[in-house]
Amino acid sequence: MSTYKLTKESVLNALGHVEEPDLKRDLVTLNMVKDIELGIDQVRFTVVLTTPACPLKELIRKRCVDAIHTHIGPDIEVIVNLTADVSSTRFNTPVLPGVKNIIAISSGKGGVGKSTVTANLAVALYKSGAKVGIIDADIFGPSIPVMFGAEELQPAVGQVNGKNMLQPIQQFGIKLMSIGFLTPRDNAVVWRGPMASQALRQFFGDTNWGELDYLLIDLPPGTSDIHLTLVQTVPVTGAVIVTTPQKVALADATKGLAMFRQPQINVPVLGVIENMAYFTPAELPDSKYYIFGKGGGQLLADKFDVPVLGQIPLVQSIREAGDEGKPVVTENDPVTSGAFRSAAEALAQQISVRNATLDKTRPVEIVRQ
Ligand SMILES: Nc1ncnc2c1ncn2[C@@H]1O[C@H](COP(=O)(O)OP(=O)(O)OP(=O)(O)O)[C@@H](O)[C@H]1O
Repeated sequence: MSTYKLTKESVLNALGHVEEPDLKRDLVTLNMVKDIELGIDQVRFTVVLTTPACPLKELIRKRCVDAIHTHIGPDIEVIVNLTADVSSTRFNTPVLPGVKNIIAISSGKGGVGKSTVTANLAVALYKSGAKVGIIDADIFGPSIPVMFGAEELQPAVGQVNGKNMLQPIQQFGIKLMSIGFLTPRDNAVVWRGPMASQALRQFFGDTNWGELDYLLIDLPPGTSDIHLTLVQTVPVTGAVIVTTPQKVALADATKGLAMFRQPQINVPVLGVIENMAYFTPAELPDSKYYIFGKGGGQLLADKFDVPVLGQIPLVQSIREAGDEGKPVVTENDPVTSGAFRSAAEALAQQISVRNATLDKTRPVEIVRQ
């Protein structure tokens, strides 16, 4: 015979004791508990997370079960259904109306693997259940078409509300747009700065992105007009800095990160991803050789008080996969996919925290002196 009282109120009361570990408030206050159904000695409910890539899913599920057992009764069968509705605090602009979060992926210098990281983060987020797109804003050296095996593809043009719009290319579940899809291959297109900025604006305004949880922007290395065009055209949720561990790379990454922090730009920096953090040979998957030095990404992160979102090993298969046009995360190798998946989860987590704690993002107004 049960002695507890199993009602919707007692369930909500119990779940009011479960804190969302990142957002530091309880699930009921955060309005994350839905569809409570009661049976005999059984309760079933849905917890709506702020991202499907939440790394704390299982912890939250366990805390829900424990709370019901502690506050109502130890013998109740608890069935927790976890779903996600990705959070957004975007200022409503006519550009990209269906895109919840716009994430700038930036690096201080070229060749640190920014495009590789962007491509693999995107696929990892998609595999978690999110709707994801990439804009290749590296107008002067686009590499996204190669990395997604899409060099031969060209975007279709379709009518949306009477306006001609480019249809993004879709590969491995990711919507893509790049200047590489629009200019002839092997043709050296020489762009003036304003032309490049105009091309980027078209990727935002004249492309039919539809609904996306995360739109990743693969920026050119360093700081440029393209960065300014980005922050002026759309409200950027946050920026990620990709660096390698060497001192020379870190010096440039510091400048790149500081740019987002400038008062007139003021884009939240979500964290640092250290690429090529260590070398792992294929035949020794448990070995780590810190050939570019150790802890550089952490130093940068500490300096700006932001988290390290991930450390990606230098692995031959990552380069091969990029060249073959199939991001390595599409394979299920534990070393490479695991590193990108945990970086993607940490990024999604930081976006959720940012959306819960900081003001809405607006496009930046930069006054030229
Ligand atoms: N972790 C890694 N392990 C092995 N190879 C990698 C790794 N990350 C990137 N690479 C390789 O390094 C090269 C440069 O990477 P990528 O094009 O992503 O850099 P980038 O920073 O976007 O460069 P840029 O912006 O200058 O075009 C590519 O050949 C890529 O496959």
